[in-house]
Amino acid sequence: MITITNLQKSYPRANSRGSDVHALRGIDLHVEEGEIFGVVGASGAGKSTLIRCVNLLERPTAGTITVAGQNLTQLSDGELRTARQGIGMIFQHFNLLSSRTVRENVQFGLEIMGLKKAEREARVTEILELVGLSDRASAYPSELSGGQKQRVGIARALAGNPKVLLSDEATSSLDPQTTDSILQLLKDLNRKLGLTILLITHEMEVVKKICDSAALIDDGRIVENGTVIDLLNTPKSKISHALFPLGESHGSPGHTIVEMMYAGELAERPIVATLSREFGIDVNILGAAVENVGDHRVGRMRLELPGDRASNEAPIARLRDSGLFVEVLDDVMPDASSGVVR
Ligand SMILES: Nc1ncnc2c1ncn2[C@@H]1O[C@H](COP(=O)(O)OP(=O)(O)OP(=O)(O)O)[C@@H](O)[C@H]1O
Repeated sequence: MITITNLQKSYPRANSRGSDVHALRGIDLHVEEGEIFGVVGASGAGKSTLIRCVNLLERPTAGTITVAGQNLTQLSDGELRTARQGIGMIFQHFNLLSSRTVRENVQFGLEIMGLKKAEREARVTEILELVGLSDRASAYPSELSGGQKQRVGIARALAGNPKVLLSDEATSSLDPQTTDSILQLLKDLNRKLGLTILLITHEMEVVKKICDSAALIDDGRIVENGTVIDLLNTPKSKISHALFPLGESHGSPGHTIVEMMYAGELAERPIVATLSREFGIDVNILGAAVENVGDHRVGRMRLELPGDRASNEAPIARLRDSGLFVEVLDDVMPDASSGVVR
């Protein structure tokens, strides 16, 4: 649904001295139709620039953006305006018109699209129902809670029936409970409407709760990218570590440290007890976490096995044979969450 190729964006320095700021240094990204794709990264990594380039709110310096088969970078201004009707966007601070009611805010874009009054009325009624705001149609933004304001933002973004929704830190100014309800709404809309969602966030909870795929951006480059389940099955993935912070725990000399990820029914099995019994070894658990990620129950565990790596080949093979993704660590990675989120 979205293909980004070699996307580059540079800004001139404010004082016009020194080299340009290279916010994006050649981004390649592919978002499948119907998926929720999250881009995470530390402050200043280039997230906002990236999402603003997708609908060309920000003109890329180089590269192409294709949405629903259309290369946006080659369109005339008029063609781009039409193409943007297929791409909704929601914002951290909602960007509602304070002098218009909820209904009028949602209707605004439909007026610009040239829909007749009766069609607009019908569409707004339908979309307010979809986001759970039918009873607040006549309220003004100042009379709404943060979560309700974001529901209006979502309704406005979806009024024109877009295929794609871009979300720029949409839950970052909401409390945890309200965040959950907005994430649930986005997931429902994704399922009900087949809506493709590309979001940027600094909250790993967002990735954990609703994303099918994720990418990590660092200094204008994508450094990790994949489905969330594949990333979780890559023990050295920074995203995986940030989703499952096990903390720093160093093993003792003469021991082997292994880290493993497991999903589904494997999460329920007594892995450590079985290993100890079968091989007659004392297995030390250095860290463990079991969580729900999207629709999956997944776990991550760091174990210390007595003896060097060569003497642990058999237990490690046994873990792998039982379907676990196992990585033998040279040294324990520091908790990577600080490199992922601000
Ligand atoms: N309009 C601009 N003019 C000059 N430099 C800019 C502009 N917008 C962004 N930058 C620079 O580009 C880089 C990437 O910024 P961007 O806002 O995309 O990062 P971010 O990951 O969204 O950060 P945050 O999470 O703090 O919002 C930063 O170095 C930033 O200072």
